Parts: sequence; C-alpha cells; structure tokens
Amino acid sequence: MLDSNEKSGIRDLAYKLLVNSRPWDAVRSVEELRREAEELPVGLRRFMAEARVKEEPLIAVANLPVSEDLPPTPESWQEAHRNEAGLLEEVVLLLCASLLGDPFGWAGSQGGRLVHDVCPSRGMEESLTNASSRAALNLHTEDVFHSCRGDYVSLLCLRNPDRVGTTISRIAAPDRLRELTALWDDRFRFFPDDAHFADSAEVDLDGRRFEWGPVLFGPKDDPYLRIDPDFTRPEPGDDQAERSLRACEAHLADAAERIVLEPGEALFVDNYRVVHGRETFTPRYDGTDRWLKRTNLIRDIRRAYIHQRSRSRVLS
Ligand SMILES: O=C(O)CCC(=O)C(=O)O
Ligand SMILES: [Fe+2]
Repeated sequence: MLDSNEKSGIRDLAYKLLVNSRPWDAVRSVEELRREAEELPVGLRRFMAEARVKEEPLIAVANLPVSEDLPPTPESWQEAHRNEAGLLEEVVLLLCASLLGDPFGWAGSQGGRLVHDVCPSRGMEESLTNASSRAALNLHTEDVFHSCRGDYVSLLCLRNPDRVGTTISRIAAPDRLRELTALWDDRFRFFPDDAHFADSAEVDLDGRRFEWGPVLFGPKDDPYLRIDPDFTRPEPGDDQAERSLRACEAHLADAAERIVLEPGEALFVDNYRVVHGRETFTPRYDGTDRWLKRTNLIRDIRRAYIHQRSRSRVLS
C-alpha cells in the first residue's frame, strides 16, 4: 500500500513522461519507461524486487494514482485506443510493471498494443475474450499456446463499481497430483485463444497452430503450470492424459479464490504459478463499466527476440 506522498510522486513521474513523449507510443517509450522506473519510490522498488526473486505467485500494489477526471469507460479497446483513454494509468502500469519484467504484445491481439484495455464490449458478452461479461472466463494460463507467453499478467484497475471478481488459483497441494504423471509429459496440445483471432474467432481449434507440451513442469515439489481448459487438448484417444487434465482442472477449481480489484490497485499474476479468470457480470454500457489496463510481462525479452528473429516486442 503506497502512502499519499508516494502516490503523488508516481503521478508526477507518469505525467512528466507523458508530456515529454507525445504522440504517445508505448512501444517507442518502453526503454525510457524502464529507466524512469528507477525514480519510483524506493519502498515500491524493493517490494517488487523481493517479490520477483521469491517468485511470489501474486503481487498486489494498492493506492496507485488514477485520474480524478477519468473519461467514461470505453465500449471497446478500439475506442480506448482512438481516444487515448486512460493514458496516465497506462504509463503508471508500465512503470510499475517494468520493475518485474519486459512488457510485450501480440500482433494479433488488440492490434499489437503493449497495454490492453479490459472493458466489456457489445456483441462480445459471451465470448472467450476479456471483452466478455455475461459469460465467465474460466481459470486459464494467459496465452497458453505459446512458449513466449508472459511470466506475469499485470492488471491495473481503473473502475470496478459492481465489485466483479478476478478469480485466481494455483496448485495448492502438489502431492495430490503426484499420481498424475501424464501431466508432466508432452501429451497436451495448446491452442491460441479467441483473443488472437480478432475478426475470425470462428476459426475452429483444428485450424489453429498449436504447441505440444506438459501441463506441469519445472520444480517437482512446486511445479509451474500451463493450462486453459478451453484451449488445451490431449491427442484424441489419450484417455489417461484427458483424465489427468480434468483432475488438474478440478484441483484448481477447488482452490479458486476471488480478488476484487479496486480503482488504483494493481495485481501482478505469476502466469507460471497461478491461473486466473473472471466472474460473470452484467455490462452497463453507460460509461461506468469495469475497466482495467493490462500488460504482459516476460522476465527475459530475449526469449521473444529469439522466437521473433528480430528485436521486436510485438510477437506474431
Ligand atoms: O478481467 C479480469 O479480471 C481478467 C481478465 C483476463 O483474463 C485477462 O485480461 O487476461
Ligand atoms: Fe487472462
């Protein structure tokens, strides 16, 4: 929890960066943001450094600045982008996030933007994207399909008047999964989610490029996790893998908790240790809807450069 001096210091820093970087382009400014993050309050920097080395599953920072004259919640990310809605908050998120990792984007997701707007959109209410509302987002690893998926999903809340919960879960008792050895094998196909098919979500899974891999990997006693029930499929006929996958999902469902983000609160979700999702809600579409800014962070951007074969933070 930041105190009021720290909060206003962060506001001033973000504001200064923004006025010196017009027109705003997060990709162009990201290196400067990392440098300027050294001006953030020392308590925050130490807190984030410690959380990073300890691989804390969830890192919460409260009392970040949000503009008093925040514009109405946009009805889509495109509208947010066009109107540059919530730029100060975008810079605040990027500053804090860059203490943990390197922000990056996906060419096919929200137009390659580094910072996404999470707000309910008309026509998307039941979709499997973060523009949904009436349908829940199941607990998932972000961008499960890709070996360069983020190490963290960073969320900064601008508005959440109906106290809609973000759901989170992790492997609470690794021992209970010990028998499910299939989870450690490359017996699972991970498909891109619908957010990567902006205008063509009707492309069925079979038409999407996927990666093979395990659901559990890394430290045996406290494994990393890769799972998204909607986009993870064993090979047809591999009943053991299928059963193990369902058991793992049930384990995660049992351990699920909800976190209600408040305006000015940021949550950094370790995407290797924690799955996240969202409860259902009724969209308002009156400018007062729930609104988050979100960015993906990778701990070593070189993983992305190697995949991309170029120094680009926007992966395709
Ligand atoms: O809206 C939320 O709380 C999380 C949505 C989500 O899964 C995401 O943006 O990746
Ligand atoms: Fe997500």
